Amino acid sequence: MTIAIEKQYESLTEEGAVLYAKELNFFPPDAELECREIGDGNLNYVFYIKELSGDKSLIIKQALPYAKVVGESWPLTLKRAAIEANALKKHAEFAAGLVPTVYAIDEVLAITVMEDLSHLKIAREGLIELESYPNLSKHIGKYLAQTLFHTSDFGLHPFEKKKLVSEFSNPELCKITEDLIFTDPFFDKETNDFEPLLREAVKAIWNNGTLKLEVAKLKNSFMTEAEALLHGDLHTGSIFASETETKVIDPEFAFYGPIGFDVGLFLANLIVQTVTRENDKRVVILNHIQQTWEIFSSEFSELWKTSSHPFKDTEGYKEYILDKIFSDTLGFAGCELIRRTIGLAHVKDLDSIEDDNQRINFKKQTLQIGEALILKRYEICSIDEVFGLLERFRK
Ligand SMILES: Nc1ncnc2c1ncn2[C@@H]1O[C@H](COP(=O)(O)OP(=O)(O)O)[C@@H](O)[C@H]1O
Ligand SMILES: CSC[C@H]1O[C@H](OP(=O)(O)O)[C@H](O)[C@@H]1O
Repeated sequence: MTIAIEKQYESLTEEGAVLYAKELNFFPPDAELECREIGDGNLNYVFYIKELSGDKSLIIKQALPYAKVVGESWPLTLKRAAIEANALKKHAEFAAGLVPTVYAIDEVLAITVMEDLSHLKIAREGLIELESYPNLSKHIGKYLAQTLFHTSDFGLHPFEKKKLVSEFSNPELCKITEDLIFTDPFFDKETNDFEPLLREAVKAIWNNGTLKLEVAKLKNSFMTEAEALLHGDLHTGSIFASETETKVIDPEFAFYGPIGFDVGLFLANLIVQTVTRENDKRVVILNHIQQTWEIFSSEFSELWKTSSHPFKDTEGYKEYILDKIFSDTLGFAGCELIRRTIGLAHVKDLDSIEDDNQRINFKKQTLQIGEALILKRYEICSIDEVFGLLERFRK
């Protein structure tokens, strides 16, 4: 009689991660390995593994059956690990060099083994330290255009696209976004987290029916418009960068949603930097905002020429689509700004400012800018007009 022993999920320790790495045949068989758990995100373990006498290294990322930031009281599907790994692979087909290489996927242990990017820095950290990333917006504009066009109905046969829509169904992670970005910050919910000095500003948001109606419309777009395979959480903490390289990590929130969501989240996180920086250090960020949209829209327009979509040459259709993406982008950016200021998951750019007056002033600005972007998203027609809006709220 043979007894089949099924492999079962267990969370790795650093020792376990080393044993796992040895099985991969990635390192020489006799290599001594060092391992550190370096995860600083809200959800997962990330193990860095390197040979002691040699240069080879890799990353083992493991999903936990709950959200790390809250604990076991917030259970969360392990399937997100495979979604993330498969999204990295799918996006690599169109944006090669802008995402880490996936070496292996283990669905039972919810593990992704991938390229180590430790020679780069998380863009949020670097931007806070005023480091210069001259290629950041060029690369992200390209990443956005390539991944979003090629997974949309403009880049795919409808059968192929709908197959991907079902493969990347990600309801639990979408629910987090639906709650934390589109719902909780606009109501008196216990997940919210804000400083007492912001209470009046926050109450004004909760009582603003016009704003809530527009947020409800944006939430509806997020939940119903399966336009392209999104990264789903494209903030500057999900981007590794150097002067020459850019790599997008962490697409565990990937799903089919509205294109403007990815563009909007990235721009919102740059807008936070325009708020916290002094005048002479802001220009570079404004240029990144301009360049992201310019590269995204021009590369998307170039790709449009290759489309087999029956209405591709119908006058005004491409412009209609790009205008829709632009207004969606502004609205989603507004929601991201508000949730990063008063919701559950904050950003270091704002929270690390020690001076109380300055920090509160900046947070009031991100709330005002967020609200204006949501309400005026159909009136604003260019990035220059976005800059006008940023100036209006600058104190
Ligand atoms: N491929 C990688 N190479 C090097 N470090 C990485 C890599 N992926 C993640 N990390 C490190 O782990 C941290 C958390 O990773 P992330 O994917 O954002 O996790 P989470 O899903 O928990 O947010 C990153 O901020 C980074 O420091
Ligand atoms: C409880 S999840 C909160 C927040 O965390 C995610 O970000 P990350 O995985 O990059 O830390 C995502 O933005 C969620 O909204």
